[in-house]
Amino acid sequence: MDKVTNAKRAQILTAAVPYIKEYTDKYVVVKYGGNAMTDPELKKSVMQDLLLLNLVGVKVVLVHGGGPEINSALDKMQIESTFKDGLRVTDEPTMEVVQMVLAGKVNKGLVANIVELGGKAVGLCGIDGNMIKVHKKNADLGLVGEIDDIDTTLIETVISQGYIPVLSSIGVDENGVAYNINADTVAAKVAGALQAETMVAMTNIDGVMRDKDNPTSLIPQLSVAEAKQLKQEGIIAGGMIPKVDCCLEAIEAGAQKVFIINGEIPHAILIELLTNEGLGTMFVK
Ligand SMILES: Nc1ncnc2c1ncn2[C@@H]1O[C@H](COP(=O)(O)OP(=O)(O)O)[C@@H](O)[C@H]1O
Ligand SMILES: CC(=O)N[C@@H](CCC(=O)OP(=O)(O)O)C(=O)O
Repeated sequence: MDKVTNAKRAQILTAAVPYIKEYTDKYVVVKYGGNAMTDPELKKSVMQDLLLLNLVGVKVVLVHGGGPEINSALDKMQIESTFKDGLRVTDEPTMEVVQMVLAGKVNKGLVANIVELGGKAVGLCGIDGNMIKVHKKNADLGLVGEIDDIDTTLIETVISQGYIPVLSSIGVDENGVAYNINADTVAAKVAGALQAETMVAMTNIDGVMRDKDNPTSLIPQLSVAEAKQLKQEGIIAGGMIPKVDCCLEAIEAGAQKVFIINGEIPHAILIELLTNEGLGTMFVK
């Protein structure tokens, strides 16, 4: 591979300046989770990219998932994982594990990655500061929360001190009971509450495809109306439905652009936000 010369580096950085300006002082909510988060080296590289965005003045908020990690912890404890419409049926023992894994292992692991890279990060879940208030979504799902309100005070405060807030998708009801929430949903609601410029959902597929098994069928841009049409046609299916719904929710809440990108592509978020090479699917009004 060609050696990157200083001249080439300068050229790359100069080309990024107008894009950096577009996001400086704006909230960018990043959802990171699922299978894109299982490789430790890739995870560090994503944290490095987020730190870079934070250092150039972008108000980065990281919302993480951890479905595969929860599954493996439940397996070890011989607790069965059950899903309905993509949501984990969460009884009390399952909720204990969800909280241990998300707010403990995964959250502190991501914070440690950023700290190791020389950055500042604070790990929070929706219980902290009574940030994500929920009620029970429905009796069949157990302790799965429907979000009523997000108080962004804590997020804004830590960002004003230079920290990257790292949020786990756990909420709390009026009795102090903890609830499990899908991380894409939390990202979209946080983006809405912060009036974020952008939300980026990092997953392990390139974006929305016309044919999900054909990588050349990626759809680079979708309006809200076009996305709704593709859902009706059944082209957007399975796990992509709730993800696209969250993207549309963020757009309808005021985000200018929302992206689904493949977090397994090295530096995908920098390429998507700071260059003119679109990688994934961009949603616009
Ligand atoms: N039109 C489509 N384009 C891309 N992926 C699709 C489409 N329809 C269904 N899918 C499926 O949705 C999956 C993404 O959702 P999911 O696995 O739940 O993501 P994550 O684990 O990152 O939250 C893809 O791996 C793919 O199998
Ligand atoms: C209610 C519900 O399903 N919560 C999710 C929360 C984690 C998540 O969303 O993780 P990914 O983004 O990695 O899928 C769960 O228990 O798996």
